[in-house]
Amino acid sequence: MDYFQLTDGAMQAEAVALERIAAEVGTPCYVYSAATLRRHAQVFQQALSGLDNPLIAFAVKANPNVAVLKLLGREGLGADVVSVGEMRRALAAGIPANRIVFSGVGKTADEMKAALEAGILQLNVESEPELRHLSAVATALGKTAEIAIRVNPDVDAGTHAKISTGKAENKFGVPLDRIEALYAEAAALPGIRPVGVAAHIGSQLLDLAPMQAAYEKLGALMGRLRAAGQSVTRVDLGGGLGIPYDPKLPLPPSPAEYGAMVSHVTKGWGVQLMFEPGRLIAGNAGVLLAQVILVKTGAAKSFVVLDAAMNDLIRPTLYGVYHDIRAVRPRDGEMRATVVGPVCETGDMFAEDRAITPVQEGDLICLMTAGAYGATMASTYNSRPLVPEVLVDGGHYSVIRRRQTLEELLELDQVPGWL
Ligand SMILES: Cc1ncc(COP(=O)(O)O)c(C=O)c1O
Ligand SMILES: N[C@@H](CCCC[NH3+])C(=O)O
Repeated sequence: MDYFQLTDGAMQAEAVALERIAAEVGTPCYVYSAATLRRHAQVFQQALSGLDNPLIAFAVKANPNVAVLKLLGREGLGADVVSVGEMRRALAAGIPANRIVFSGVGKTADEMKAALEAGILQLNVESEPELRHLSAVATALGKTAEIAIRVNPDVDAGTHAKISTGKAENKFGVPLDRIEALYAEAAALPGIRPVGVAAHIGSQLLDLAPMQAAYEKLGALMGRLRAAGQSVTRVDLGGGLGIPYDPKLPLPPSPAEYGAMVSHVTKGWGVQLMFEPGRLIAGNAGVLLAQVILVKTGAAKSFVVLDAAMNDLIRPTLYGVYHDIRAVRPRDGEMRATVVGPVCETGDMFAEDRAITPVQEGDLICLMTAGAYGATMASTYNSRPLVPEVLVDGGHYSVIRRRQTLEELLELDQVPGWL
């Protein structure tokens, strides 16, 4: 899992590319590396190559840009979607419907209908009422929905509380002790064919043990379902494998270690395994390129004010997490700085009192590991237009999402006549 390289020898070329992009596209902008996206997809495929026909469905929420999805679809990946918007993006990118799985705790009837009409592979059902709604929608359409039931295995993934999804108190999935009854109900309902079970216990997991514990629970459950006469042909193991954000910290488990654990735990299951990695594929394939507007000396601290802000990359303030900050052309030495954006919130902060290489007005910097949950979580807070996304491929770059104009931003407001 390489970083999007910025400092090694070959990187001089990439620095030039980033300078050119800044000059021609403007900052802030997201920049993705096509080569890194491809390499991450291939590394994960390689890690699972011992399995029988696994389906790797990229978690579209991590990076829904259609060009990125197209690239990953060409690498053979499917898509894990959680809204009709994400499904439409995956289909627009040419990902075949039979490689798309629809997850989420609150699918609307319209979304179920769209998924069934598109003929996607599977819907992951997360509750009893959802199963009954889906049966009604499918029956009205004269279709049969292939479903997996998402299990809440009550395992602590040991990750940030806001992105932990597999504990009993989380909203996701169905408690383990209710799955057998629900599976039997599904098998008897019109318009529904249960094909398996699913679990996803959280994101940015840095330890394989909780995943292994969840998978072992799924294995035992599968045995009980089969003993009760049910057919189980697919098991969806979700995503969640963590990636390096801070180069000073130990590396997370590698895809190869993850693959070895999965092979060990699922030996003899006799099912098609599905995976939903998001961050692992896209996170370190992208940076947020920004420019230093000014360096300001406060009473207690020095502030580096960027043209990027929390509305462009919300992860640092939302989760209090670390993103590495690197100058495109690093200067010698070190400065301590609090790196902030121009938004009117004290929480609009990318790093607090951090040692970075010295920067001056006009310098270009990269907020690293921004390819996943970056652009996709952006907002227009403070009426800041959404920033562009750029894909570098070989010696070329393409703008794969143009900058939103102020006119477009304002156009959304409908001013009623009475004003
Ligand atoms: C159901 C589901 N699948 C896959 C993912 C992708 O997770 P990650 O990006 O951590 O691989 C998520 C997000 O946590 C999710 O909720
Ligand atoms: N948005 C989160 C990840 C959520 C994963 C979705 N279940 C992040 O930036 O880390």
